[in-house]
Amino acid sequence: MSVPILLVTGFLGAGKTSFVNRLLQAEHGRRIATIVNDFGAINIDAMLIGEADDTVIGLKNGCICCSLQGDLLRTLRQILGRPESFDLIVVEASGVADPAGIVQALMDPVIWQSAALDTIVCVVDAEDAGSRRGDPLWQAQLRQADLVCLSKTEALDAEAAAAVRQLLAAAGKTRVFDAGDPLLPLTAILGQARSSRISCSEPGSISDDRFASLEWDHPGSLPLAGFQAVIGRLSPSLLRVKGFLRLDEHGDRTLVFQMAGQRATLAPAGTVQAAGCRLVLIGERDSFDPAAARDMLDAAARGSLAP
Ligand SMILES: Nc1nc2c(ncn2[C@@H]2O[C@H](COP(=O)(O)OP(=O)(O)OP(=O)(O)O)[C@@H](O)[C@H]2O)c(=O)[nH]1
Repeated sequence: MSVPILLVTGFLGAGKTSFVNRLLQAEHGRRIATIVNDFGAINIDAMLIGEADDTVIGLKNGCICCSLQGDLLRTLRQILGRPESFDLIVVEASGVADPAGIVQALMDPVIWQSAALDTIVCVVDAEDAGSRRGDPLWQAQLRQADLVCLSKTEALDAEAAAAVRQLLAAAGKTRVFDAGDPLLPLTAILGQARSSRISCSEPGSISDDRFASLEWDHPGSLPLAGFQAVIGRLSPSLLRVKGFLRLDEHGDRTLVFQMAGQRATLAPAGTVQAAGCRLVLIGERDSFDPAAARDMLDAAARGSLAP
């Protein structure tokens, strides 16, 4: 019998990993294998999800919609070749992925017999939807979705929430659920594919060349004020920052730093222990300069960031 694949897509920082984590932790009695793609060279999402499940495989340093299509198929073959059987395979795309390229890869006739794409969920950041609506990648991700999962709805008033739903409806998306809905059963998510899936198998038209990323590894800690100063200076050119931090002020505790849209958070890393700092910073290639960002972070770590 063929194992269903649930593909989770959505823009950088939309809330895909949070959605997948909730899915893995819910009581549905299914054995789930998860493939997580991070655009950067550090598989932070797999580490964050790895806390919850030991059947998580990370694909990093590229995008499964284009440069890593072959790795995606190889990983699926590995999962299907394991002695234990799975009831579901969840594939979390990177935030820069055009789902059309992933659908095309999954149409591989041999894989399809054993693991067939079931449903595509696009996670949409409700706070960000209005400003992101003209973005061709955001539109491509939405277009391919069978279901939309709205994240970050809790701070929206009724009028703003209605405006987001209207925007989605105008894009033909009426099957919309709230990411935080604790009652949403997996059975309501699966089996939602449009009958026209086959027509979506054209190659993806959006390339990840548009984005540049920096992977910053630092063996020690750095001062909070220096780190805040760097993030503050770079923030106009950044779309996403995530990773593990050690701060001088927090001794040997590992912290998770997340920046998506206008929000930045710093929280304890749970069971993940990083020896130093491991950060991924992503921005548009024409405005984000990874080399300059690296110099600034190095200077902050040395305590010599220019004022
Ligand atoms: N307030 C709020 N924050 C959320 C929600 N969903 C996700 N976040 C936060 O948004 C940030 C990004 O969430 P992720 O789940 O890592 O987003 P992602 O789409 O996997 O990110 P990339 O894989 O880097 O593209 C994190 O700080 C999350 O805690 C939500 O529903 N409400």
